[in-house]
Amino acid sequence: MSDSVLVVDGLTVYRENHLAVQNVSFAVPAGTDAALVGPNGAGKSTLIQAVLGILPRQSGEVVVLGHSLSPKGDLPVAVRQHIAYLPQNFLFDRRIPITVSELVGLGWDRVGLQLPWVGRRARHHAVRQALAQVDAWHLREQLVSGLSGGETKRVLLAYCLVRPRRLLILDEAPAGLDARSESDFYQLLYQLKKEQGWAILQISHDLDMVRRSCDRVLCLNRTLRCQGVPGHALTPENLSLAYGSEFVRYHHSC
Ligand SMILES: Nc1ncnc2c1ncn2[C@@H]1O[C@H](COP(=O)(O)OP(=O)(O)OP(=O)(O)O)[C@@H](O)[C@H]1O
Repeated sequence: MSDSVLVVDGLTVYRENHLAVQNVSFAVPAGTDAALVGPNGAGKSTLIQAVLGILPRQSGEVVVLGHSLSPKGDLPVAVRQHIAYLPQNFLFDRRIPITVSELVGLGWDRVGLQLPWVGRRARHHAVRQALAQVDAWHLREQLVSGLSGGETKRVLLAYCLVRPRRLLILDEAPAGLDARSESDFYQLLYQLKKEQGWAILQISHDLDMVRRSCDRVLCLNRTLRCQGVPGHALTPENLSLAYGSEFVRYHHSC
């Protein structure tokens, strides 16, 4: 697909000796989002970490903006800077005295040598805008160590938004957000893809949300059990292939 931001072809990944992801292929075009669904342990986090080059892959190809991920998981810096990733858990040494605006500012900085006084105003503006987008500007002077779980999520999302990106990868991003923040969060994702053409790949356990708002769904249980538009892909037969027949019986009786 020529307009695809991300193309994954025949991806196979082992966790130690365990085959976690087997021969998975899909593409995410610009201006669309794809939800990765499947039961616990299905290989969803493994898949996205291999796509990001954090975990090594056994075989298969990952192409981002036309550039292949090297066998060691490297991409050209200019391509890497177009990717934002929000992990499931943010492991952070809480003794580090860094404020919210300092953390978000790190997302704006370019990799490599730079003069500290160049672009200060643009940096400040970008940080302010990103924090305002996630309703967290009031937290700017607070230490990251003192934030609640939901506030931390919003600040990390600002870190992803602080510069224009082409690909956003989210691992259960709304977990920990309250109902209003979650709704704002999905509204923001919608704007990023529709107005700025971002491609979004997100792991989700919320099948109702996926049905309502995602362009495509990838149903994983080690291999891809189905993929397509949610209305076609999330049939009881396909869900039972991914989750087992008990799940479907329960889901339909609710
Ligand atoms: N660090 C690890 N070392 C070895 N095996 C692992 C490791 N992390 C995960 N696994 C195994 O890899 C498989 C896939 O795990 P993964 O975390 O990718 O699943 P998931 O679909 O993201 O699950 P969940 O929905 O629970 O987050 C599981 O069998 C899991 O036990």
